[in-house]
Amino acid sequence: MRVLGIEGTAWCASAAIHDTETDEVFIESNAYEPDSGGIHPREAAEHMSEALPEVIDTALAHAEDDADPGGIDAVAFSRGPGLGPCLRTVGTAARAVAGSLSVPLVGVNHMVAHLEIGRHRSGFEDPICLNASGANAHLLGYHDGRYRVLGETMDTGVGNAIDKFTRHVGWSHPGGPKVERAAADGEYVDLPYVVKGMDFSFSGIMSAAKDRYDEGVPVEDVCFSLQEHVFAMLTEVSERALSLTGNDQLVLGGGVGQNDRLREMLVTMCAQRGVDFYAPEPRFLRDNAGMIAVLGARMLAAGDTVPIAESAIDPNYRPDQVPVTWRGTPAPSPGPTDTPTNAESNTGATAGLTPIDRRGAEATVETVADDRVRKRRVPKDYRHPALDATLRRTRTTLEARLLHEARRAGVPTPLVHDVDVPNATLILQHVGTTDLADEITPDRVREVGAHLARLHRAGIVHGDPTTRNVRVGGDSPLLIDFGLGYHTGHVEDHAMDIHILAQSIQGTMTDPDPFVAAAESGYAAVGDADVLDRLRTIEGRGRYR
Ligand SMILES: C[C@@H](O)[C@H](NC(=O)OP(=O)(O)OC[C@H]1O[C@@H](n2cnc3c(N)ncnc32)[C@H](O)[C@@H]1O)C(=O)O
Ligand SMILES: Nc1ncnc2c1ncn2[C@@H]1O[C@H](COP(=O)(O)OP(=O)(O)OP(=O)(O)O)[C@@H](O)[C@H]1O
Ligand SMILES: [Fe+2]
Repeated sequence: MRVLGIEGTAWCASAAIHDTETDEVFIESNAYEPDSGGIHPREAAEHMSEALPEVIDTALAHAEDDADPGGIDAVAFSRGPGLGPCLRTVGTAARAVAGSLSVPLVGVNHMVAHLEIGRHRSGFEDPICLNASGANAHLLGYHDGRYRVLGETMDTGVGNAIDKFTRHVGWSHPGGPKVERAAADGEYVDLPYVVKGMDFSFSGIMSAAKDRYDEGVPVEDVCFSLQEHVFAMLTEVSERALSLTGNDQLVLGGGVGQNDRLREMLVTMCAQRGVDFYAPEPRFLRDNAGMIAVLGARMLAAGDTVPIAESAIDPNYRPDQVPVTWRGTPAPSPGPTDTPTNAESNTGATAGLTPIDRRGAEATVETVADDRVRKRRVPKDYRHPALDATLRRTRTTLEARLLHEARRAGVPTPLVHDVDVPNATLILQHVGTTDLADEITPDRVREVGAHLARLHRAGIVHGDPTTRNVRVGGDSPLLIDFGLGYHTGHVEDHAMDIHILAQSIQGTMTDPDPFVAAAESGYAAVGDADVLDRLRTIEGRGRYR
């Protein structure tokens, strides 16, 4: 089977032929390079109109040259997300070619294509995907017929954030490769570091980077530190997603994935965690029609074609909207990687308390006495040592303080018996019998919603209230792991806490709605209505900018 793929969501006019017999992927691309500034939607669309016919002709000619000339079985095209004027040009071209060859049309989600190309090339069964592209940044995991968004940028895409900084210093588009080159001669300076559960944001770090540059910090140092912070954030949230879902494979997608330092960090994190990692070669990372043709072929084989009359493009097409028709019955979930490993060999637990020996995303937690656990934030080899030391120290201090303050606000948490900041270690009361994720009920989630509202009333956010950061088995669920918490009275920060809880439920459960509704009703019973209103705004934000 041979599929013609057509791509043109923003800057790259591209056509490809995927031959499923040989697995060969022929790609022909023509990049739009703005004279000044960033991508102008109108100019980009003009580029598509000019360049697409040529790249499509070249791809079709390649198919003609083959042993079996002319045999194209379908035309797959990027249906979204992307710039509307560009997508319309791509859609028109795809319909015209499909019509003239009398073959079916396949409408491909560009973001899912960035993920599936890594899955296809690696042969991984069920990976988490970090997509690090220009207009997007998110973590996807497959669950029950859909790709779920486990975490994503709360403002701009990662490439666009970097490109905005390079525009500020007067460098031409695209900025990512220039930052990578300049970083080779740079030294570390402190910048903001913002992760919220598995979500993250770039606006603070980007304005700080511009300020440092304006203050006279050498541009090489700013570039080096930008990479160290931004890519450590992406690596950290990837590890959090692996820990939450229990998956043991990670693939990378998107144009920023061409960056050596990002790939190095992901390789190091996965090796330290014992997880398989795969990054496709650069021609499949940056925008390209090869990934559209490859996913198009899988969709075609599943009968997932679209009639011309229904083939409208969608500039805001989210990956979690796509019914995943081409994956068979999912492999049984491997189970969380942080389940006890040597429970039996551990002694000293009192009746009712199972000894613990776990590795979360950040820390190891082990039973050290009848009713005590030691939580140690282990050094992360992927992070710059200065950033690593700062994060482990500040999170340990914050966690100890906020656990205490939360309890005073009426929210059950473990007692803190000892704090050793230089070693990033806490001795905590052993609480609960299992994580909420393992024994989730709507009633328990409702109580967690109410606990979050109590925290917020006391001016605290948890920062990472996933279903693995709640312990159950006693009277009321207990909140643990306050390392990403902080003091704030902002409605937006409070709404983010509920968003993170909801995302962890939606990312891992087959029928999440009753649980999410329970979380909100628990919150509503104690907290401010404003917060739930803001939650709707957060959920409704189109983040493809
Ligand atoms: C919707 C679609 O149009 C969009 N595509 C896109 O953003 O192009 P992509 O090829 O995936 O990524 C381009 C980005 O990738 C960055 N980039 C390229 N090489 C880089 C490098 N060596 N280091 C860092 N960033 C790099 C560029 O600066 C640019 O921001 C997307 O996937 O979000
Ligand atoms: N006080 C405690 N009592 C009982 N179990 C605990 C306690 N603290 C942690 N655990 C167990 O250890 C696991 C990891 O702990 P924790 O979430 O604090 O670490 P982490 O590395 O920050 O995790 P992540 O960042 O992945 O959420 C928890 O999911 C829980 O099962
Ligand atoms: Fe892309």
